[in-house]
Amino acid sequence: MSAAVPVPAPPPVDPATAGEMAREAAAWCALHGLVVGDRADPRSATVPGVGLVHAPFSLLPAHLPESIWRQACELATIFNELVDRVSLDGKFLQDSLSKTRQVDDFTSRLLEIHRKMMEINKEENIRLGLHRSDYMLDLETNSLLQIELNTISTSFPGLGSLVSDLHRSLINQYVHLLSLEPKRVPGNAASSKFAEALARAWAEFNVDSAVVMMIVQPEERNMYDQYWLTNHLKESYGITTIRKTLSQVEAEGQVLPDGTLVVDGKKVAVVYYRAGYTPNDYPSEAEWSARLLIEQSCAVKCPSISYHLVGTKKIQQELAKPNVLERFLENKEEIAKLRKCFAGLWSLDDEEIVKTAIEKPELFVLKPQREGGGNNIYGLDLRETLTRLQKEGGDALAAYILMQRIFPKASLAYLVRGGICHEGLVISELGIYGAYLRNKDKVVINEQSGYLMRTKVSSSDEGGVAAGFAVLDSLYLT
Ligand SMILES: N[C@H](CCC(=O)N[C@@H](CS)C(=O)NCCC(=O)O)C(=O)O
Ligand SMILES: [Mg+2]
Repeated sequence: MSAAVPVPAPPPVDPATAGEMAREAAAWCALHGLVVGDRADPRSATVPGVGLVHAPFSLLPAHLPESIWRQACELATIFNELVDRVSLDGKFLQDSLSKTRQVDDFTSRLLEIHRKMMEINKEENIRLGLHRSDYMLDLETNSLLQIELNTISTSFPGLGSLVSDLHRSLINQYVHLLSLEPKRVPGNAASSKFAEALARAWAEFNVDSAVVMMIVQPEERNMYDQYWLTNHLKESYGITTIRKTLSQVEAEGQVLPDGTLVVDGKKVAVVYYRAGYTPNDYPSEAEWSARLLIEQSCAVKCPSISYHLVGTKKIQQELAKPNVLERFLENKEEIAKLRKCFAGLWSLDDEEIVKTAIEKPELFVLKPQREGGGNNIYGLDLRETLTRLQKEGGDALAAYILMQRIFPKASLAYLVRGGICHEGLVISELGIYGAYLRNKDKVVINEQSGYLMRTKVSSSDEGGVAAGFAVLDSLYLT
């Protein structure tokens, strides 16, 4: 029996005032680079500075209890360390993904690169992780539950931190209308902290003429989120970033006998992936050979193939099994803190849970090993897919994991997209960024590096901003 759903309080301003605030806020976005490429302009994903529109945003910050905020922040350094420990256990990664490998070609290709690195005993002395752990606050149990841990191409460190500034500015400007305190919007330094971690990794590589290479998609409407990091690297550290697609790396790259990666004539210190996380990024063998070339080099990979695999949903589900965390972490309190935020996670070998999910599909999410939004399966689709996979039998089930569906509290909010302010019933997802940099046994950085709040209409299953379902939000601590 679910708790009586509380009637959401109306937003603190009337629609007319909200419209006026939205115009001020959209102007603020244009002035501060809180922008994305506009789908309406055919050049917006390929030509910088052309076809921009303000990033979709929530007019006022989402409320979150301060205790939940502190709990989420505290988990960041523990998850950072966990990723690094698990990444070193190649056998655990290969074994855990061995059945998925049989039925999921993309995961199989990643594992093949990982296996080749194990075969040559490839060691990554300098390891850089720029992660985001996503959570929802479950209404029924009032507990913070992890949706997933992203270890590759975590979006919005650049734009997300700007939304906190936007909201603080609006609260100040409309203080007479809103009884809100600007200081309750937590500072958000994701942009500068991620840039600092990239810069520190570059410094550990210790070749002054080397560059940071950002792996990007041929078309990218989220390029300004990426350029914020490029800008910090240049302005604050004098480090040059080059933008290359995987196919350009294949055409222009080589690994010297000493392991140095050279692309377009430039030595590469750090490879920062903002592509390569989805099968769509590997339309031909050229992209796969580029990924392998990069992995074989001594450049710092963010993420390495191992870090990438640790972030798969199958590994998330394996780590949630009893006694598995104990293989990687010693501190009992830290293990307990991680377990406390684990939602229900099952492989489809578990016939009981598959049966329950077919009976009550609304209580579950069916997840393939995919990133980038728009891949998860809900409701009647979930029932049909499970029933079909069961009939097919064999290992087809191993391509998926089942997860408990989390129901956060819905509230009324104003969302602004394309200059238009809409009122909607929304739910939010809190992402906490974590940066981890290690050089052999020296942990150079292990920190919580800001946050991302994404808010979407509660009727929408999927929650991606880039995928067009959610808006960028920030936090108001209550
Ligand atoms: N084009 C790429 C997009 C990269 C991407 O989709 N990243 C995933 C994690 S893998 C992610 O963070 N998704 C949540 C952000 C959202 O809501 O859209 C980029 O930004 O460089
Ligand atoms: Mg993800």
